[in-house]
Formats: sequence, C-alpha cells, structure tokens
Amino acid sequence: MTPHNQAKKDEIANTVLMPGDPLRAKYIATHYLTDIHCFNHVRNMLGYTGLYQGRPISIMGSGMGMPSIGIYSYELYTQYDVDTIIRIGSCGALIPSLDLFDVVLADSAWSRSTYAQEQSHDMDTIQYPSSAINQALQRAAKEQNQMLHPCRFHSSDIFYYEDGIDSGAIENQCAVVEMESFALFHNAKVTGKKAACICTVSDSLVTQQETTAQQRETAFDTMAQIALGGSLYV
Ligand SMILES: O=P(O)(O)O[C@H]1O[C@H](CO)[C@@H](O)[C@H]1O
Ligand SMILES: O=c1cc[nH]c(=O)[nH]1
Repeated sequence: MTPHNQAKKDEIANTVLMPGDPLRAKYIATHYLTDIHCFNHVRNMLGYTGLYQGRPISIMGSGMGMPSIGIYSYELYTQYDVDTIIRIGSCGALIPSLDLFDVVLADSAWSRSTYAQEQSHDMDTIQYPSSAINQALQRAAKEQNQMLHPCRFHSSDIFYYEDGIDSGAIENQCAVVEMESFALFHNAKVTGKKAACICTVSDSLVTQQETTAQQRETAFDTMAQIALGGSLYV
C-alpha cells in the first residue's frame, strides 16, 4: 500500500490502462471486463482489476497533469510490479486534419516540463513510448478496422493558455496536446518498464469544436477497444 493506493500487490495486473478521469476507468471496467474488483478508493482515484477475454488487466485513473500521473505511475511500476502502462486519454487537435473522436498514438512526447529534469536530471525534451507496445496497439487497431494515427504529442502543464497554441508545439511538429504522456514515458524509462499513450481527440484548437464532459467519460469506446485489444499482445 502507498499513501495514494490502498491495493495490495497482488490486486493489480501486470498491464494497467490509465485514463486521466477515474470515472472513465469505471466506465471501461464495468462495460468491458468481467469479474471486476475495485482496488482503490483513496482520493476517489478509482482502480479496477478484471478479466478481458480471460486475461487479467487493471484500469486506474491517473488524475490530470504530470505531477499526478507521475505519482501513480511511479508507484505502479515500483511498488506493484506493473510492467506496462497504457495511457488512454483525451487530447486537443493542433492540426486541421484531425477530427473529434479520432484516435491518435504517441510516437513521441515533446514538453517544456521540468518533470524529467527534476526527477532524474534527464534533460531530454522529447520522451518516447515503448515501440513494442505501440506495435501491439497498431495490430489491435488494424484487426478492429480502426484508424490509429501515429504522431508527436505536446505534453503540457497548461490547459488554459492566454496566447492560444504554444508555438513550440508547432515548431516541434506536435499534432495534439495533452498533459501526461511525457512524465509517463519518463517514469517508464527510469524504472526500466514500458509505456504507451493513445488519446481520443476531445476538442480542436483549430476549429474550436469540442466534446462534452459526459462524452469524455463514456463515449471513447473506440480507444478503449484498441487499448484492450492491444493488451492481449503485450
Ligand atoms: O482526459 P484525460 O485523460 O484526463 O486527458 C486530458 O484531459 C485533461 C484536461 O481536460 C488532462 O488530463 C489531459 O491530458
Ligand atoms: O490537455 C488537453 C486535453 C484536451 N484538450 C486540450 O486542449 N488540452
């Protein structure tokens, strides 16, 4: 147990899907898993373990932002022997070719965050996912006849900007913005574990279209199915 997670070690599976929203975790667990068990209520950061096609898998919220996913993912990797974390998030589109509900796969995460520098003197401004997990997710998407767009993510500490899109995100060819993948990939690197991130486009910073809070909780089924399918190949 940790200050943030009441689970015993054997209550969490080797692979964990992590949405930012704990209620998205609850929705996916209750709709797609059998034999589910809620292993964490601390701070309402709900976590569930169940079976997907007969294989154990866990789904737990990460909260919003790098400090929050930094805590939960580090504890999962170091205290719970978790091997793989797949973030299943929402993101804002930075390019016109992405529509609401498109699903994107992080091939890298660029950030101005000091998370990696403060955590382990890692000065890299780009962090990378596991290529094996990305391949598993792409295989699942193909089997499900779903598009999964690989692209670079801007992982930001900011949701509300005074000046619109961060010019650094454009200079670094980022196609979407979200708030956690950089820290997750860094934690996987320092702990010798695996991480990946897929996100559903919840809004567009180009067209200003946006989904509702309810849709962000319960309407990202394509992403959930790709992540669950991919977990079978991890
Ligand atoms: O929907 P989630 O997974 O929380 O992801 C995105 O949504 C939150 C902001 O609304 C941030 O956490 C961002 O990364
Ligand atoms: O971090 C995020 C997530 C969704 N949409 C945004 O604009 N930013």
